[in-house]
Amino acid sequence: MTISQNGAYVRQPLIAGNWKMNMDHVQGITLVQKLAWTLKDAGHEYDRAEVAVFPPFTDIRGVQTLTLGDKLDVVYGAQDLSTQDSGAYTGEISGQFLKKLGCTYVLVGHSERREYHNETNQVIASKLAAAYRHEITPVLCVGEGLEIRKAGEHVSYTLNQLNESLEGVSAEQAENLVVAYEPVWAIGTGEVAGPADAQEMCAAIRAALVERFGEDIAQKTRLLYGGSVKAANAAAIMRERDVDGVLVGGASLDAEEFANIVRFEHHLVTG
Ligand SMILES: O=C[C@H](O)COP(=O)(O)O
Repeated sequence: MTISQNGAYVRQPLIAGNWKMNMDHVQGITLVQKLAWTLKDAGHEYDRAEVAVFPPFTDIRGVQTLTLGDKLDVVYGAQDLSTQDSGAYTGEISGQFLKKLGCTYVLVGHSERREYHNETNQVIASKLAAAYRHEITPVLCVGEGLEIRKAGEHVSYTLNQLNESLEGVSAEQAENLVVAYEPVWAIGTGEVAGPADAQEMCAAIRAALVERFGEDIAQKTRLLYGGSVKAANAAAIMRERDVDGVLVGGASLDAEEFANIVRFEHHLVTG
């Protein structure tokens, strides 16, 4: 949601938890329940920061039932989707099914999909098209590996990933887009990119979006940082001008830790 005040764009922060291949459907319901209770006890106002979780496919129905039944403000999404809508595609999950399960978002092009499933920018472009066909907001993941970073080619590499993945996405579709910058060398390593690194890349991504879709859409698009985000480092990263949220892996599996990341503003003050 973007509120334009006196011509300035105010982007609602998005704090997203990617559970990856963790939490069965019972554990998943428990985690969401504990997260919601922790945030309620802390008086969290969801318009200050949107909260999304990305459970494994097997958990989504349970999360839907819980969030609807208890009227929780936590939204959710899937970690991937098929390029196809239906048919003889064993093991694939259609965006149509995810929409029916109430998914607000879907991760597309996560580095672990790119690496372990050989997803090219072209495949990811097709997955973006599938997300838009089913009116699910894609969270497009981009980011460089360590060798590219060491060579100082991280900006050009990441922007190439972005532009090739966005091939075929219209300006109208891009009204519903989130981009997550996740340097591969910071994922799961405990080595978080510094706030300046996150800002450098998010500013470059925003400039590329201006070029592709125009100023208005680019300024409305939320840009996330992902890679070893913890409660201890989230506030400094969120303080950066072009960083509008975080995509959290390991730390999202602990309700207290993730709730502290959601409430980064309070650490901003005390940080
Ligand atoms: O999707 C989340 C990113 O891969 C970051 O994971 P991490 O927080 O465990 O480093």
